[in-house]
Amino acid sequence: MRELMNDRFEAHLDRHISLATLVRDTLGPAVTLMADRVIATLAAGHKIMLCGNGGSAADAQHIAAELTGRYGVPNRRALAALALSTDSSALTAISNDLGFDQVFARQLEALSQRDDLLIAISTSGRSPNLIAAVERARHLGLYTIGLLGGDGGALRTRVDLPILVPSSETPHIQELHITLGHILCSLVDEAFHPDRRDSDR
Ligand SMILES: O=C(CO)[C@@H](O)[C@H](O)[C@H](O)[C@H](O)COP(=O)(O)O
Ligand SMILES: [Zn+2]
Repeated sequence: MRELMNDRFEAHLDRHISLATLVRDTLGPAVTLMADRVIATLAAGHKIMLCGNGGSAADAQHIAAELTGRYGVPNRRALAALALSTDSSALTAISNDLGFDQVFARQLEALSQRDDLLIAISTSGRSPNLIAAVERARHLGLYTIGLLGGDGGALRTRVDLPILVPSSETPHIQELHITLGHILCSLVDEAFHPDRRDSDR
């Protein structure tokens, strides 16, 4: 058991380190674009909406909480962000009445405004409820970013800005997604630091 544990432990972390290195070497420009868009959206008084399934639902609410609450800077102002995967009444009612595919699209229709921004998080890029959400978001005038993995699936060509973690392993893609989420929150914190002026953003 102990040997198996050691193998799993080292093998998992070795794969994580290789993927993190690849991400560091290739995704900087795309993450900069994402941060610029998110900061400009918030600075203009619009909001960030996030959605995903399973572990990516957890990532969506994790990132939203760090924007409304805080990431690192203790005294920056609150920032408008909302995860669409947290309201169990909305999730069950919409799934039951309209179908699970509509669970995020319907909330976007109810809650978003033109020029808000949607971050859709999917390791496969193939989840039908995320494809429907992105299509509805674009129709409603939102800018769309996909935090994706593998070949990006159908979402790759449907979002305005695809960010692809180059792996086909769901858990490892998720580990890098939340790392990119933390980097995003740190750049947003910096942009909204109380010592910075609005004109600097
Ligand atoms: O967290 C994990 C696996 O690590 C799972 O809960 C995973 O998120 C679920 O299977 C999701 O339904 C996968 O959806 P997606 O990433 O393909 O859009
Ligand atoms: Zn997971």
